[in-house]
Amino acid sequence: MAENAEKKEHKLMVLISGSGTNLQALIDACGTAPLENARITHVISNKKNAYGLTRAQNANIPTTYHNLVTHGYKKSHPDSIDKAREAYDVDLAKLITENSPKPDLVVCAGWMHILSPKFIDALTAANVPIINLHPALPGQFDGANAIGRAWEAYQRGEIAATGVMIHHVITEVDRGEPIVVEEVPCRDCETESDLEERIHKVEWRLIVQGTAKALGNV
Ligand SMILES: Nc1nc2c(c(=O)[nH]1)N[C@@H](CN(C=O)c1ccc(C(=O)N[C@@H](CCC(=O)O)C(=O)O)cc1)CN2
Ligand SMILES: NCC(=O)N[C@@H]1O[C@H](COP(=O)([O-])[O-])[C@@H](O)[C@H]1O
Repeated sequence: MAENAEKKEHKLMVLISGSGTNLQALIDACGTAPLENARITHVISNKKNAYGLTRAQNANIPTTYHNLVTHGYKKSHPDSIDKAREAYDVDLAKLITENSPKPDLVVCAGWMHILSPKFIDALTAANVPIINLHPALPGQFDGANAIGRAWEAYQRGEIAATGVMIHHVITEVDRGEPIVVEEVPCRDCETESDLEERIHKVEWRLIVQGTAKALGNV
């Protein structure tokens, strides 16, 4: 206990858009090695009905819903979706950097919004690193629906395996330096949802490992 007490607390902010099973893996892992000194201080979702918000509330973690449309960004910039997205991202960055406590790390855990350079520059200036969970191998199936595209590529005989990675977030989507990577071999006569289920189980482990590694715990 004395040793833990000496270690600095690591504050995590988690961005989600969906069911939050990876958020739940982080919630369950905080307080024990390798996240013995980590605490999730805030969860932000861009989807109002994201069950991950319920998971956070059940764990007494403050939550914020921040949406491009319902919060008027598109209405304020009717002629430019890029300007609307930038304004949204500027406010998202403020939500993260100007609310106390400022996090030590932002974890994108199923966060389905492409972050603009304005957001990334703001967090870099505030010295808050960002990592992301992506269900593919580095340089393979960047972007959304990576699992579905991997399953289809296997059916076409183009790949033998897919995987999961946790990577640093840069402007170029899913091209940041990998932190932890695990291959998931594809299987014959397996449905897409079977592959998805196997991948999710790897994600729930890697999101903990990758977060710990990004914090310098391992
Ligand atoms: N600048 C970056 N932003 C994000 C990264 C990144 O590496 N750099 N990682 C993604 C997460 N992600 C894949 O891991 C991802 C999420 C969403 C999309 C996408 O096409 N989003 C669409 C909206 C889709 C939807 O609402 O269903 C969009 O933003 O227009 C691509 C990749 C997080 N952001
Ligand atoms: N490009 C990122 C991406 O596609 N992420 C996907 O979103 C899911 C979120 O699940 P969750 O909300 O249950 O954690 C994850 O399973 C992951 O495959």
